[in-house]
Amino acid sequence: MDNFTVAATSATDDYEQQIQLPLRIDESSIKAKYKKKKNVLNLSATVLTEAEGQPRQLLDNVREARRQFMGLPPSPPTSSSASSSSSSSAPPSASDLYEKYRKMKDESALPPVAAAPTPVNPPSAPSTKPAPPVPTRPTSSPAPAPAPSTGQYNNTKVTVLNYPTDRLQLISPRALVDVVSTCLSLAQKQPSSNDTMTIKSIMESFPSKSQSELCRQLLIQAVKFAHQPSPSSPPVLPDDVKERFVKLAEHQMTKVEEVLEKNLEKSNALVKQGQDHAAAASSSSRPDGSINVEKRSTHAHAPVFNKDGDEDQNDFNFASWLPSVTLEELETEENKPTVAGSTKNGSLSSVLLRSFKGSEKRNMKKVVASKADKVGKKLQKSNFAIIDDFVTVAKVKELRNEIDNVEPHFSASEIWVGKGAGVGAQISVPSVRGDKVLWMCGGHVKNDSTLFDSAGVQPKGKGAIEPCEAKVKEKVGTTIDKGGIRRVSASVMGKFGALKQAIESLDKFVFEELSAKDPRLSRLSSRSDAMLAVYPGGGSRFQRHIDNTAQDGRRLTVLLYLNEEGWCKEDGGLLKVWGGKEEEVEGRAPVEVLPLGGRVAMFYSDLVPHEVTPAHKARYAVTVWYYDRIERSEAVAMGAGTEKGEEAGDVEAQAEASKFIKETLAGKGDEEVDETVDETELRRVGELANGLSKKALKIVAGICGAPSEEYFLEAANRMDERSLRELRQGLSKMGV
Ligand SMILES: O=C(O)CCC(=O)C(=O)O
Ligand SMILES: [Fe+2]
Repeated sequence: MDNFTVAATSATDDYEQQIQLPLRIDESSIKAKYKKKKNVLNLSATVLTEAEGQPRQLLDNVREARRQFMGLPPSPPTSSSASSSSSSSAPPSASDLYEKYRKMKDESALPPVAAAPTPVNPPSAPSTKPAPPVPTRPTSSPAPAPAPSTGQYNNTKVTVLNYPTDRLQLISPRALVDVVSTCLSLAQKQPSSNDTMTIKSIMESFPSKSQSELCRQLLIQAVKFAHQPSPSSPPVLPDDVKERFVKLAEHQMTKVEEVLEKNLEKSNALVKQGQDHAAAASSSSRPDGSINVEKRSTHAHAPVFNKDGDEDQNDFNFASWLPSVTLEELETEENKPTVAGSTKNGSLSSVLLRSFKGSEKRNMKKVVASKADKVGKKLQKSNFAIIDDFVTVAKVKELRNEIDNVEPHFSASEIWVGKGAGVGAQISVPSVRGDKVLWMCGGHVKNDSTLFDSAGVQPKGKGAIEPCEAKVKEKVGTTIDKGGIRRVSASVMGKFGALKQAIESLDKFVFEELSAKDPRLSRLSSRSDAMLAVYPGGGSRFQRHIDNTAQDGRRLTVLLYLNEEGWCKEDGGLLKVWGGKEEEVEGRAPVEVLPLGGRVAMFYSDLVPHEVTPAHKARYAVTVWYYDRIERSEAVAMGAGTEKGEEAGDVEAQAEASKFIKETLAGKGDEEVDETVDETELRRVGELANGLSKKALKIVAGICGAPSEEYFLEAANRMDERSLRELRQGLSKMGV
């Protein structure tokens, strides 16, 4: 096992949350409110004053750091930046950044950041939980460095600095400079076994998954170079990798500048307002000038999802670096992640379910094992694998018949919108994920599906497959009238024989054959319910994502496509997979997979970014997720549920929050258009917000990035036109 370290700081500065607060406070309404409630003004004034000075300073710092990073000589430190270096509450000064960078570069030393965490001896499992948030307004004494945790990251011992991930979500030039420096120094130095690899925390310092993914690849490359045996000369980071770092850094910093510039003006106006009001309210201010608002939430208002998902909206165009290839373009047999699923005795699915006798039995065993072997190898090589013709065209038709019968009961899929696991809501956001789904339970090897899937009451009858939802179950098998056009014969309705077989054969293949061929799958022991999904066409899509980012136990995603023959590229709905071996940047070009009927696509649920490109025709699939026994049992034991599930479980509050957002805060979807807002709308926001239940209010406040529920309520009641527009634009960027 390799055992080495990279250390880098990933601290993010607090001010970015402050200056991006979407809720502008309207002066006249403050005054009006002040008449009623004295401390409101105090609250507003302190909120505003808090932002004072920081954006300007930050902007200067970023500019300076950038100049210096790009090799230009540092400007003499200004008094403000020089003084900031001694204060734990101020943003880092440019000269601090540059000093650090220069030192690291010159000495080829690992960055001494976060006191180059002393590795702890590996606990039994890596801790991936973020540490509890530190207060956003630093106190006079610096926060203690969070304890690192150590575990495995592929074959490498990894120590993860437990910086609260919430704080790492926003752009941090400092973190970026550190990352780049780390990589550069790594490439020049053989890391020692005492060093600490913090890939995870470095990745988390990027605001979008595509950036962090790129960074991860670059880090891996840097590490790889550092590990090349090079007796005579030190390993050199190749120019193109360096160039990518520089581009990434440039881009990130430009972005920071843009944001800051935009906000600076706004902040200045706010500060001025704040000062005016603070002066007017001095009698009601607290004597020590302390802040009487709640500590700012560490939850940034940007939901994780959309930043990860939308390449078009994404500020960093990953695709332009790594253009897609089609399966067909992966020329050699070895390169192609595809294995034929047909045998001379029929499709793999049917062979798996049939019983053979004598020598035929032995032969078929061999055939199946050899297929599994191939699939296992493809998976290990590419992180994903395709089995073509796993079921026959005729079976696809049967499956579609069964599915068509229940299609009226499909409902819009939902995604988790909000920052982190604890704050947000499960809502339908068609621009991010446009499929409709129906969960089917039954046939479980073990029934422990309680976290993310529907886990309905398992149907009676061994291995039966039924809709999980009782309401749907009742209707299936009685009358389903598709728009009054077609009635389905009672003998077919409510029976899912073909689906049951298809899932059984997948289970057999995965549990009994494949799991023995791939170490990553050796502990598969159960699976989720089956998800029937249709992308109804009209551009419906699922933006780039990784299925399991919360260690919920899912290890292998298996999809069986159920489309009629002749699906072509023009129909859209391609599965784009960022496969490839972990360490190989080159292998990470996305591969486009047509959703051909009978084809199975599988990939590691926890590693593989993928997306469904806009579908122009109805596109059908059934998906099952296979669980890693240990990760799953840990997730169940910890109740992955208590974070996300706690909120997710509260269906009513979520529906309420979702309704509120749709009725008041969701724009008409076009970011570019300055939508007009009238008085009635403004009043309505307040009225409806006042009527929200406590739980729904918490969800809404979390999504909007308000520091507290109370703050959101205040703001909702004092919403002015511009604030609402901004808020809507912000939400529409999230895909809401
Ligand atoms: O249908 C597909 O090809 C992929 C769908 C997907 O990514 C998902 O449901 O998580
Ligand atoms: Fe997915």
